[in-house]
Amino acid sequence: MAKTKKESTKTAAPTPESPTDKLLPEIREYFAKDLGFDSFTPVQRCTVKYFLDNYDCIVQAPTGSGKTLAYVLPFLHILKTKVEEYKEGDKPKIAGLILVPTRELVHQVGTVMKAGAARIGFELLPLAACNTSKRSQEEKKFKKNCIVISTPGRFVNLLNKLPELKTYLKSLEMLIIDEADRFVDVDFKDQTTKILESLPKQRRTGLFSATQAKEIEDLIKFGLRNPVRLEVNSGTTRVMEDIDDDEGSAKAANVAPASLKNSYAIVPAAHKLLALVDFLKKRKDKKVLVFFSSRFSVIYFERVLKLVLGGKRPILNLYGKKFSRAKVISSFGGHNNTIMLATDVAGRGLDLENVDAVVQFDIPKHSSWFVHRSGRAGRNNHIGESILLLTPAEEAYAEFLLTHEKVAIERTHIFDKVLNDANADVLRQKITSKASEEREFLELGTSAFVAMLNAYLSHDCQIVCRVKDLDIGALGNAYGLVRLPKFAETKTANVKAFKRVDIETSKIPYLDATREAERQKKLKSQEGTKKPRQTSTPAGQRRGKNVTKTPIPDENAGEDGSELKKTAPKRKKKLSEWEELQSEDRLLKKFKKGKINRQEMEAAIDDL
Ligand SMILES: Nc1ncnc2c1ncn2[C@@H]1O[C@H](COP(=O)(O)OP(=O)(O)OP(=O)(O)O)[C@@H](O)[C@H]1O
Repeated sequence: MAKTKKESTKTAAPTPESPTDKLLPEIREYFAKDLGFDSFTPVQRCTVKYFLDNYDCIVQAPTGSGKTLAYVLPFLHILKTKVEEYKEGDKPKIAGLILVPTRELVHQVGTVMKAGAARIGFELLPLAACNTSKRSQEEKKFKKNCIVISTPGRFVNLLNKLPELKTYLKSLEMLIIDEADRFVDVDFKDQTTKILESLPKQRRTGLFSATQAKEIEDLIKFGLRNPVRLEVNSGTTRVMEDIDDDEGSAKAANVAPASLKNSYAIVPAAHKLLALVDFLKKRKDKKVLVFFSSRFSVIYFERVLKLVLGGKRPILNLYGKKFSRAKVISSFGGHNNTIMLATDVAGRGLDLENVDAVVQFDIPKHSSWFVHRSGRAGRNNHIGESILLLTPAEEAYAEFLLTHEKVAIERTHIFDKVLNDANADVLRQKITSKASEEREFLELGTSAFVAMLNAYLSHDCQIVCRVKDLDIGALGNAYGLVRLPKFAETKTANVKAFKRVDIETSKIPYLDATREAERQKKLKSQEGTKKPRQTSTPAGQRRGKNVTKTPIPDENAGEDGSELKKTAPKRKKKLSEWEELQSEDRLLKKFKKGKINRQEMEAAIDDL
């Protein structure tokens, strides 16, 4: 392809005067004294140089390589040089805007920046919580010299509520979009476009991520001036001033940090849980993060693992209410052997303390998320490992990752000699016995299984991983199901291996006496009118339904802190996580049927 602009590819070499020497004393003090760091990471040196030389930067660097400070340092430096301009006039002015995809990241970036913003005399405004406050209250937050950190949803709500925000944005000097490739996904695209349209063209912009997406070009079109693409991997830095160069960007691989060992294992479907349990037991002193494709799975497997591993080792779930997630994240740091179960809410950007290992129990919805999930381990030179569990039907996924994401992962054989049918069956029986005694547990298992299949139908590599190829019967055994839920796919699917437990499921009680009494009352009222249901399928996930039509809560619903309108009735009693999840499921159905809008759904979910 013809080059229209200069392109250079360089290997970073130490220069006599490091670019970071140019940082203002306040910024250097913040770095050394407030944060306690004594040397800059390669991506930090590189971005400081190019931002200070007045470039707009599109930066790709591995997970955990220090990208947050790679934008925070030049961001604060540049704003400090303009601080006098912000003192003029009496109207609020937003000097810098940082957009991140989740509330957890708003909080995380806000924590990192706090001392730095104070040193340069700027007001830091992390817009994290969902917001129902009045216009006047919102307005008061803005000062003459403020830096805003927000999710796109929250910021768009603010733009709608406060039209004068556009005036405040007129003096915007710096825009950073962190996890930039996430912003071109359908669920963020419209919000991102709306925000970009409200910003002045004369500004410095930085787009940061560990992975790149072709569609990121759409973001680049929005007013990047003098842009440069920086790809910083262990030891090398590629600098491309020709950002339109397809060949250049195609060459870039999503390189994992050198401290991270990335692998996949092929395990028979019926042994999948056994493999996870074996992995966890052999790392009894390690901090492990396990990813599932749905929140139902997170809650179910938390209970399963507590049952199987015993009570001593802390097992946390990161499904919980948005407000309590920060607590879960901080308690994950507390013990060295904690296991945390999570969905993709924890997949991007979260700087969890010293994660030793990541297990991907289910493949991610988007293959580009693989790098972000596995990158929660092996951060900042901490040795880590990441393993993806694939069944034989999914073996081609590793090849798919290489072709589509340029991620090379090696096959590991750690489970080859340790897993067997007999042990898998012992595990299955332990779980089915529990499910045979406790209705809530039984229903959770079914819901987790249905949610997993639903997620499977919507992931982005249907070419190689299809539901029809899954050994659904064997997977049902791995989940410890008493009954296999019926849905369209099971008519043609391979379910022969499933071991049905000989028990009348309608007789399995809820342990909660009130709930059980309600169920019994309902059963009584149905007597004579219709046969009691034998199913273990909970409300909202009735038998015989096509699994594709079974709604599961959107894993990202409300993650971005969009404004919420309070419409739900006041909560009468404290709901269990499971009841909350069921209520969310019902609200999502209403939303899908158009009975409530997204904001009403999110408000009601927050009210649960
Ligand atoms: N100069 C430095 N010296 C030592 N540690 C650093 C330095 N810069 C950042 N870190 C630490 O490295 C860790 C990872 O940093 P950060 O979260 O910015 O990574 P990242 O590249 O943004 O990762 P991701 O792509 O997953 O979002 C953090 O714990 C941070 O405190």
